[in-house]
Parts: sequence; structure tokens; C-alpha cells
Amino acid sequence: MKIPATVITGFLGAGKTTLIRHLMSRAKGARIAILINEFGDRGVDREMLLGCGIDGCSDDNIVELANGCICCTVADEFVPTMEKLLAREPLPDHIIIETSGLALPKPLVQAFNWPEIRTRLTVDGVIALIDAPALADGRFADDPERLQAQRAADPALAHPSPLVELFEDQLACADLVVLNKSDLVDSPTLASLQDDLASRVGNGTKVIATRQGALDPRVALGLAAAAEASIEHRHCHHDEDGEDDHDHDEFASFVATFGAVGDPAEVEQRIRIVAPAHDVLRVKGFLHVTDKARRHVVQAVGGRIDRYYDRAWTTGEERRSELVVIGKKGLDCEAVTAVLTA
Ligand SMILES: Nc1nc2c(ncn2[C@@H]2O[C@H](COP(=O)(O)OP(=O)(O)OP(=O)(O)O)[C@@H](O)[C@H]2O)c(=O)[nH]1
Repeated sequence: MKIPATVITGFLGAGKTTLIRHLMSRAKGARIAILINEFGDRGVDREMLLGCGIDGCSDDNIVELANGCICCTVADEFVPTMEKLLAREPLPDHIIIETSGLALPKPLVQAFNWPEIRTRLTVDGVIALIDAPALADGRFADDPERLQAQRAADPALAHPSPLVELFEDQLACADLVVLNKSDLVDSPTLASLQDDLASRVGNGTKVIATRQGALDPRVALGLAAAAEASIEHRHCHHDEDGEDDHDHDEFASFVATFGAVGDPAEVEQRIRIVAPAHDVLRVKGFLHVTDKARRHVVQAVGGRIDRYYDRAWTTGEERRSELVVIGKKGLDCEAVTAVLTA
């Protein structure tokens, strides 16, 4: 029998790690291996899962694919990593793959047809996680006037924005669409987003609203879609692009590293100032707070910032503050770092 793999897509900060955490907390002893690919190479998501203390979220079970975006490193990184997982004893019962928020799902799913792995693995399903408040704010919709003006100027060049393309490609490849952060929109908005999404996806694809990624593992990990068999027929923007035209080239990331902070609320305040000024899409990482035994997690998505203490610093671990910052191409790393570390 083939080992099922679930691919989780969704834009930066939609709640992919939160969903995995939820699924792991209900894994009931199943051996689940997690493969994480991040944009920004600091392994924050892996650290976040390791810090959550849930059974199964352990060093052995979480593999990080750090050298580039999963959809571009299929041959060099992804397939060999899967082969290593398939050489494990005992074998995993299920593999969950968290793609970076900027990954194109299609090349990844296509990789499951490679001879090295096709007889042993199947894509149980591709889950597209959607950030409900971001969708409601129109962050994944084009400005019709802009697009029309571009089309008028040059029809051949009038592409949707990279954010819109990614969103549409992630929807096109999905076997299940999860509208997450339902607590952050009102009921009529949620219902209308759900209807809108349902009308955009294929007939067999369900749209489920969730809060904190609270999805039943029997649903999330039991789609039995064998997505690799039908992936060729799922039409993506990327199909039209040349090999060199990857959407994540439109984004940039860097890590701001600094020492102890006296008050994490001050860092939050700095993020609130710098993020809108520089069109920052995502900030995540850990702070070393003076005199505190625990690390302080910082998570910023759009205008929302969550902070909390997670695990204690371990002996021998270097205590420092590190924030991964992701924005659009041309992000002024020096200016943003200067504010964050002021
Ligand atoms: N209010 C609210 N916050 C949520 C929900 N789900 C996730 N979050 C928060 O959203 C932030 C981002 O969540 P993650 O799970 O890290 O998102 P992600 O998709 O893994 O992020 P990237 O890997 O950076 O793309 C965190 O602060 C979460 O606590 C939800 O349903 N409601």
C-alpha cells in the first residue's frame, strides 16, 4: 500500500503550521512525518512545532527542506528527502508537507509521479488554506482598474499580481479548501467568502471554514484524492510561464538578529510602524526577553500581531532575538532592520 502524503498550501501566515499542530495533537499515536519548506531559511515553523510540546512534534519527525523553494528544488532536494523518509524503519503512516507560503503546488504534486517515489507514495490530498480576513480585505484580488489599464497598454503583459496568481494556483490544485481564521470575520462575510470560493473551485472540492486550523484529521488526512494522477489537468498560471518566471522571485526575505529586549510590547510597536511603511507581509520569530527563562514568539500577519512565551531556552542554546521578515521584491532590509532593532 502506498503511504499517503498531504500537501498543505496557503499564503504566508494563513495558518498552515497551526493546522499541522492541531492535526498532530489528534494523531492518536499515528506515525506522522512532517516536511517543512520555508521562505526565509531560519526554520521558524519547525522551531514553532518543536516548541509546542505535542507528542509527535519531535526532532525525529520534522524534516526541514531549507535550501530554496520546494517547487524549484524538486529534483535536488524534495525527491531525495522523500526517499530518505521511505528508508525509515518503521515507515511513517502519513507524511504532511507544509509548503512555503509562496510555493507553487503543481510542480510539487507532479514530483510524486517521479519513478523514485511513485510506487510508494500517493498524494492523499492538497489542502489550500485561505486567510479569511485577508481574502475579505481583497488582498488576493486584483485592482480591476490597474489590470484594465495594463491590458489596454499591452495585452500580452497584463498579468495578475503575484499574490493573485499564487492564490489562484493554490485554489486550482486544491482537493480541500479551508477558510481559516473564521473568528476574524463576521458571519455574513464568512458565508459570502465561502460561497465565492465554492463557485471558483471544482465540483468535488469542499470549502470548510475553520478557526485555528481545527480540522478533523479524518477529513484532512483522509481525502484519498490521489492528486498526482490528475494534477496535469489542473490549470495554473504557472503553466503559461517560462521556467524562470517563478512567482516567489517577486518576494524577498531577510532575518533581523539582535540581542535581549526589555519589553516585547516595544518590538510589537516597532513592527506596527515598520510593516505598513515597507509593505511587509510577514514577520515571525523569537525574542530573547531580558531575565525571562522562556523564548517569546512573535507572529505578524498583515496588521495582526500575536505574541506569547513558548518553551524555555535550553542550556547551551544561544539566547538572541531573531525575526524573519518577508515582503515584496526590493524590500529595504536595512531600513526595516534599523527600526526593528532601534
Ligand atoms: N485569530 C486567529 N489567528 C490564527 C488562526 N489560525 C492561525 N492564526 C494565527 O496566525 C498566525 C500565523 O499562523 P501560522 O500557522 O504560523 O501560519 P503559516 O501559514 O504557517 O505561516 P507561514 O509558514 O509563515 O506562511 C499565528 O499567529 C497564528 O496563531 C485563526 O483561526 N484565528
